[in-house]
Amino acid sequence: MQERPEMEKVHVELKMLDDGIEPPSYALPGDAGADLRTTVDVVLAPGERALVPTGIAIALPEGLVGLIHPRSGLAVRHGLSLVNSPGTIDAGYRGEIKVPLLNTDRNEAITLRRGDRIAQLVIQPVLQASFTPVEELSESVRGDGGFGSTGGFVTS
Ligand SMILES: O=c1ccn([C@H]2C[C@H](O)[C@@H](COP(=O)(O)OP(=O)(O)OP(=O)(O)O)O2)c(=O)[nH]1
Ligand SMILES: [Mg+2]
Repeated sequence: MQERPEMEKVHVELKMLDDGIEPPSYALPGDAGADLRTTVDVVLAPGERALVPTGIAIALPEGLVGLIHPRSGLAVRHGLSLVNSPGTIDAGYRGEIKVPLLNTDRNEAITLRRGDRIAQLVIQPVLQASFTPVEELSESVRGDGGFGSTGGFVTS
């Protein structure tokens, strides 16, 4: 079996804002998302949303972005999602990371307890563009086709 080189890790400053909460953690080696925890108990009625604190602040080096994704287990089992999925954590942001949770279930409330892992933070490189206004865009095969132009779905 081919040896996998150890995953490269970027150093990110972390400030814990709540002593009783565990820092973000990767559940398994090689995982992309570090799980974030809620510092508060919260009950979300069907269709309800709430901005939930995580008790952490970070300083990402410029050139990186933090993306907050839902956890698929909670999504599939309970319908828990994020209003703004994925949330964007800018490199310059030093405030507390908060997660706008949304209960998409039509019937059942979702109960979360302080310390529960509610979402995951994926850190990625990011590029800024220098936008150049032009009269005509360069040509491409796709052109202006979009929104299902390549087919592959059932029509009614
Ligand atoms: O799920 C999220 C999304 C954002 N933020 C924080 C970090 C981010 O850097 C900042 C701004 O987020 P965004 O740019 O998505 O929001 P905006 O509505 O454009 O606000 P702003 O005008 O402050 O950029 O809010 C969170 O804590 N959680
Ligand atoms: Mg913004």
